[in-house]
Amino acid sequence: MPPPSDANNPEAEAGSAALSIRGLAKRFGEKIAVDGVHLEVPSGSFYGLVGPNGAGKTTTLSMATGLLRPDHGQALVHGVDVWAQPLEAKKLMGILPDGVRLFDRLTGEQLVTYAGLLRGMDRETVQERTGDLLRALDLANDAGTLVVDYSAGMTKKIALASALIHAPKLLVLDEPFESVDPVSAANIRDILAGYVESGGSVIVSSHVMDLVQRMCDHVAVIAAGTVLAAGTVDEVRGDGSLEDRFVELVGGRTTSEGLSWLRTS
Ligand SMILES: Nc1ncnc2c1ncn2[C@@H]1O[C@H](COP(=O)(O)OP(=O)(O)OP(=O)(O)O)[C@@H](O)[C@H]1O
Repeated sequence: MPPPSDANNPEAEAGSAALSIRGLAKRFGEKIAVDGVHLEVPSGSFYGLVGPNGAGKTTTLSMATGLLRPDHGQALVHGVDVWAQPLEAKKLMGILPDGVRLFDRLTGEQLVTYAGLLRGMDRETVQERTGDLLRALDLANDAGTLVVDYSAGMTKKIALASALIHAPKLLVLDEPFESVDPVSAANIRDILAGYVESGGSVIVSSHVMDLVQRMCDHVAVIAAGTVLAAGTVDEVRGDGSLEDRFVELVGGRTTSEGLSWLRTS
């Protein structure tokens, strides 16, 4: 006999999933951006989300984190419905959205402090953790600089610090390495690896296949708003590299024949 369905108890059903995305869909006018995406991010996993430009990664992550209302579907964080119980769900998450609009007239230190206080943390802990995060992300010397004067990579790092301050159970990071220099990227990778080792879960979108292959244990490939493949990195890549598998799944390689005018000699 099949086990009884537990539709009324999402916590039990979501089981060990840190993030459970069930049939999320979003349309912008005529454009179907996300077309019923299902993903299970196991608790304690480092999950990569990859796909070509316009695949629907940001739209999916925005719906899964309570930033963009889905047309259909559901997202559960450790069994808590993001749209039905937003306050409880958001306590469990640290979010680095793409194209972040930060309160950039604050200094870096003020911004991270503000993020901690907003989460209801006591001032002493916030101060301690802010110092730790600024040092770990190599921003200590720029703690007093206004965020509006930060470079793109520094802005990404201060937004990441703001996402980490309350030690969430799940981190949702949309392209955290974009614009970040290689040393800072390696530091961020270490922080995230340590976080996962200690029981946290991460879902990260990226265009860098090599990075995802080395850093993540699970990956999903999405294109045109649907999941093409998902599983452990080894399952998805098979015998080849993740990059080869990505190109095979997604296709779309073009030649530069139509650009003969660009040749200078
Ligand atoms: N606010 C919006 N209004 C209209 N169309 C949108 C909006 N946001 C996203 N789209 C469209 O939805 C599709 C998916 O966009 P999305 O930003 O989710 O892709 P992505 O996978 O994150 O892309 P990239 O890798 O380039 O960041 C694209 O065709 C995009 O043009």
